[in-house]
This record gives sequence, structure tokens and C-alpha cells, in this order.
Amino acid sequence: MSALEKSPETEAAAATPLMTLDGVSQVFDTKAGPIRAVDNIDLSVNPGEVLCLVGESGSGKTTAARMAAGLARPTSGQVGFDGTDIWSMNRNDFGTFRRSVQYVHQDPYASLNPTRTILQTMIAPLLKHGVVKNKKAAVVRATELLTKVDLTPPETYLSKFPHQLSGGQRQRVAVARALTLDPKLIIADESTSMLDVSIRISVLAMLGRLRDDLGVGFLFITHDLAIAKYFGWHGKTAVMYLGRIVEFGPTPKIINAPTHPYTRALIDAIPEPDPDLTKTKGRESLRSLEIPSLAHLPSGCTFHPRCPLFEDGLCDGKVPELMEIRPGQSAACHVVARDGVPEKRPDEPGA
Ligand SMILES: Nc1ncnc2c1ncn2[C@@H]1O[C@H](COP(=O)(O)OP(=O)(O)OP(=O)(O)O)[C@@H](O)[C@H]1O
Repeated sequence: MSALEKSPETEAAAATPLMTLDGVSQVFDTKAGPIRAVDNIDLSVNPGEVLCLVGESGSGKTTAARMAAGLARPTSGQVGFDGTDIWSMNRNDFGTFRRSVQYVHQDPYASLNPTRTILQTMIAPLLKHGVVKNKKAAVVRATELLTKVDLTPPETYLSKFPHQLSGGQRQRVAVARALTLDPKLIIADESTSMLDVSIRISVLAMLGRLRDDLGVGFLFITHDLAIAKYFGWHGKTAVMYLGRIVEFGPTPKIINAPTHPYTRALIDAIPEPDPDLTKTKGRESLRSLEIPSLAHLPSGCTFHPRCPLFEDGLCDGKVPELMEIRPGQSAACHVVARDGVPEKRPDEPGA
């Protein structure tokens, strides 16, 4: 067998998703009553794959990600890792799972201990989990990882405290720390959204290199489809709205040929002059800009009060299921499922 051919074992392993969310929901009890932050979603990430989770603030991305990381237990549904339900794992297996999934938060300042130097932050997990034999080896590994995230020369950073670094440098340290335990999945939750644009681009480029070099799976969370396009072009994208997935498919299809009116509206809202994105722009004008409260969700399709395709009696009656609209691409929309994707408007570019 040549090196490029896959053995049956490798093929079988590739077929087992790394992480699965299966009918997962999260309901929070609040003063306003119970709110369904995540409502019956199915998602999976294969080994080495990028899945982007996109949606406006409050759509449930972080809640879904916390469940995927085992940081919160779903109210219903199953979270699987390497084919096993994480909440039925024994203590040991759960520990291994938690080390295999590393979470990189939006705000590195909040996630790094301000009283620890970068060296202390980096070597603590290496020593605690026995990744290396002794402190000397831990320092060597910490130095290698800082180099991997472009903090060079690494020695300059080891003795510093988080407050002595810039936002971009702190986020690089957070990524280096996430790599200490050789994760199989990195959950990057708006990891670049607090950074200035030029720094954001360089941190994204660094993450992209790690994605390509390490073969780690990514659950990449962003409110910005342009960033999903940049980071997840070879992967898949799920679009969330008020706790549900409204569109799912390969990222190029979501960007270049969105089918759900909400995805189309998100693309319309992107201000930057991206030639791929502007091709798909100009299609929808929303009936309302107001996002309904999770405590008082509209009946039927929760997007119906804003949706340009709204049909009385159809859209406000029943919750739409995700249906395959085109091969590999599904959307939860009664009208698109019945009629297909609407034609371009006459004034639309390319019409
Ligand atoms: N612990 C909690 N208790 C009550 N409500 C919560 C809790 N955590 C999240 N929520 C609510 O659940 C909804 C979804 O929040 P979530 O943070 O998952 O959304 P998001 O898409 O990640 O948004 P953002 O980008 O603003 O973080 C929001 O209305 C939020 O206020």
C-alpha cells in the first residue's frame, strides 16, 4: 500500500466524528422565565475539520460551544467525543476528553492568570498532566510552543506577566497554552474579535497555520461571516439564529450561494468590499431589525417577523426543520424548501 492510500482502519477512524452534538438543548431559568438558549441542534466536527458557528450576539454560539467542551451539561441531547457520550464517561475518560478539547476565549486577559508569568502559565499544565518529565523539559516545550504562535524570541516573553503584553500577544499565549496538552479539538470562541484589525489578521493567519500544520479540529465561533470565510473556507459553516441552526453546509456554498434568508441578510450586513461576498449581496431587506427576545419567541419560524419571504399562516405556524436544499447544504425555511431559493432581483449585481 502506498503512503497516500488509507488503510481500512484509517478510513474507519476518519468516518468517526471527533465531536458530536446530537439533539442538544440548553434551557436557562431566568427571571423572565425559562429561555431556550440552544434548541435541539445537531452538529459534528470530524478529525482535522473546521466547523464555523456563525450568528449574531445571543444566538447561542457560546452556549453550544460550552456544551461541546464539556463545560456545561445539556438540558437534553447528547454530546459525543470519539464516539462516546461524554456525560456517561468515567472520571478518567472525562479527564482525557477535557484535555483533548481546548477552549480559547474571546478575552485572553480574563482567561490568563494575572499573577502568573507566561512561563508559569505554560508549564503548569505540562507538569500537572505529566506531558513532560521535569521542569527543564517543560521550559523547552513552553519555548517551542511560544515560537509556534510567533512569539519570538520566546525567552523575551517567559518572564512577563499578562498585563505586560499587548492584546494580540496575550491571545497568542492563550493559544500556546491551549496547545500544551496536544488537543484534538480547539474551540476558538470569537478569539480574534477583541483585537485591532491588523492584529486580528495576523492572529488569524497564525491560527490558520496551526490548523494546517497540526491537523487539529476547530470549532470556530464568530459573528462575522467574512472571518468564517477566511478561516473556514475548506470546512463547514453552521448559521445559528435564536438557538437554532438555520443553515448548514460547506463554507464556500454558505458564502457564495446562501439559501436561508437570514444567512443572506448576514452577508448583506458585511460592510467590507469583499468581491465574493458582494456577489451575493443586495438580495434581502429585512422587515424588521429587531431581534426577538428568547423569553418571548415568535411562533413557528422564529425569523418570521424579520423575514422578507414571510408568508402568513405558513411561517408563523410550524417550526421549520433543516432540509437539504442543495447537495450538502440545508436550510430551515418553509418557503425555500417549497419554492427553492428566490431568483435574483433585477437590480442585483450579476442579475
Ligand atoms: N448562564 C446563563 N443564564 C441565563 N441566560 C444565559 C446564560 N448564559 C447565556 N444566557 C443567555 O443565552 C442566550 C445565548 O447566549 P450565548 O452567549 O450562547 O450567545 P452567543 O451567540 O454566544 O452571543 P455572544 O456572541 O454575545 O456571546 C443569551 O440570551 C444569553 O443572555
